[in-house]
Amino acid sequence: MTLVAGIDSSTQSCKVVIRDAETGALVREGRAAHPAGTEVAPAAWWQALQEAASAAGGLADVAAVSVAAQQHGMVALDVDGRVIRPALLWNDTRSAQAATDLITEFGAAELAQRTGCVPVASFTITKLRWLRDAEPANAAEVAAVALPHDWLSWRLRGFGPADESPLGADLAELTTDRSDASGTGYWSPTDGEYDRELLVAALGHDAILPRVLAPEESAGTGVDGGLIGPDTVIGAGAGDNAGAALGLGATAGDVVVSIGTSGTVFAVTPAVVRDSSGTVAGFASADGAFLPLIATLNAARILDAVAALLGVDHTELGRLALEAPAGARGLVLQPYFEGERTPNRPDATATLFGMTLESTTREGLARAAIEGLLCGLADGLEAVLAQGVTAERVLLIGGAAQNPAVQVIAREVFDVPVVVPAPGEYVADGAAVQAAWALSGTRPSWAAVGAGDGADQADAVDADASGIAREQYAARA
Ligand SMILES: Nc1ncnc2c1ncn2[C@@H]1O[C@H](COP(=O)(O)OP(=O)(O)O)[C@@H](O)[C@H]1O
Ligand SMILES: O=C(CO)[C@@H](O)[C@H](O)COP(=O)(O)O
Repeated sequence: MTLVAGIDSSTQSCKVVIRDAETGALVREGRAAHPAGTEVAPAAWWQALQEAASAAGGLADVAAVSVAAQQHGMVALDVDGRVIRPALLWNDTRSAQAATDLITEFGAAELAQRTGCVPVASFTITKLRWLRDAEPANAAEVAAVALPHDWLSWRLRGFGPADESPLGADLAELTTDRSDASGTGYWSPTDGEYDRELLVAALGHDAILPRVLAPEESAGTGVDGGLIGPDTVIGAGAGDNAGAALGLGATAGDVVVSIGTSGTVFAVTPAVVRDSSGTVAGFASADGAFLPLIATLNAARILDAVAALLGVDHTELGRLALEAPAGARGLVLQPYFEGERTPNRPDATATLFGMTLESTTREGLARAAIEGLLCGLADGLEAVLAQGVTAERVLLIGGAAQNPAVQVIAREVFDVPVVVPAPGEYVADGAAVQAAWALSGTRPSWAAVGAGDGADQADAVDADASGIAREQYAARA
């Protein structure tokens, strides 16, 4: 049996799946936690990747591996391949003013035309502008800029600082893929080239950028003495959302809603989307097409926070929520705990509206938390559909999607049929698909995603429930 490995280095953890290259059957898996925070030393990702790989039984017997990872993170490298400062992550909002400045300098429509995106604090380009203005000495040292998956793939191939790696710091060997490049804010999804004028405008000088690989292209192999050997092929890698689309086998009519650390709504489309309002990002997919996407800064951690406040676990939070009626008797949580990206309100904080003696109960707060989470994503779904995307079904994934209450309330809130795939790590699965593709040259046709336990929830929706939560949420916008 030929084995391939898929890695998902996401915000809160690193997940590794090892699958049969022929059938896609899951053979082994492992995971390891990442540090909390919106800036993280990439060494922590590398350590977690090694721990997750070890927990999955190691990578010595896999023929190919590919890395998907959280998008946008700014990995700034000096001429010796050393990380200059901890990476600012997609959910760090300190570069919000930098985003505003870049929009003022170039214009939203121009930036959308050139890169498919209007910059927000999440995007790499704004972090580079922040670095230029806030840490000029560090900015001056930047020889290369990589994304999380780029840097991890480079390390897997045996590159890195001379005293940490067998092949040393060859920055020209950095690689990325279309999907992750499209999240930088200085790459064009139409001509597939970097827009170096924008990079220089942000950082203040040019820098080495990873070579952009085609979806099926290999980044190279491992190395003697490395975590993977010289016979193991490494795929191009991907941004995590593009990886999930690949892992799900998302096709026309599918819209993916992912509820992890970020909340995202995205689809695979044949043409690039350019939204000069900045709400929908015109990303590229991991299979040669495009991936219009909205993202929220607040998602699963809304439920983590409210569960902690109530002193319950996720299961009890869900049970409480389903004890309250749709609309939570008027209680509305606007869940902007970390600021918010969609809508673009980086300085916002969370607000609880409609507190009365009747509505302010444990059940009501649990229900308002889930409704607030899902109403924000339903607004994002509307924005994606307004770009011409067709939705025949929503595929609901991510850690919080496994909560039965989230599944039930999603069917109340979304105006599109909701399918809950069987629990799984679809980002890592997409990376495994890509690894098998790089190994054989042919995209594997593993079994398409099946409906999971949530499939039987479809008839649980109270037909009268669907509008009240969204009406109340919209009234508080
Ligand atoms: N049953 C559940 N109900 C609600 N939230 C959950 C549940 N299981 C996991 N989570 C939350 O999902 C998040 C992890 O989801 P995941 O998709 O792995 O995140 P990421 O990929 O962003 O690291 C955590 O915040 C975790 O607390
Ligand atoms: O910023 C985005 C997409 O633009 C986020 O989706 C990040 O890619 C983080 O992903 P998760 O850790 O939540 O999976």
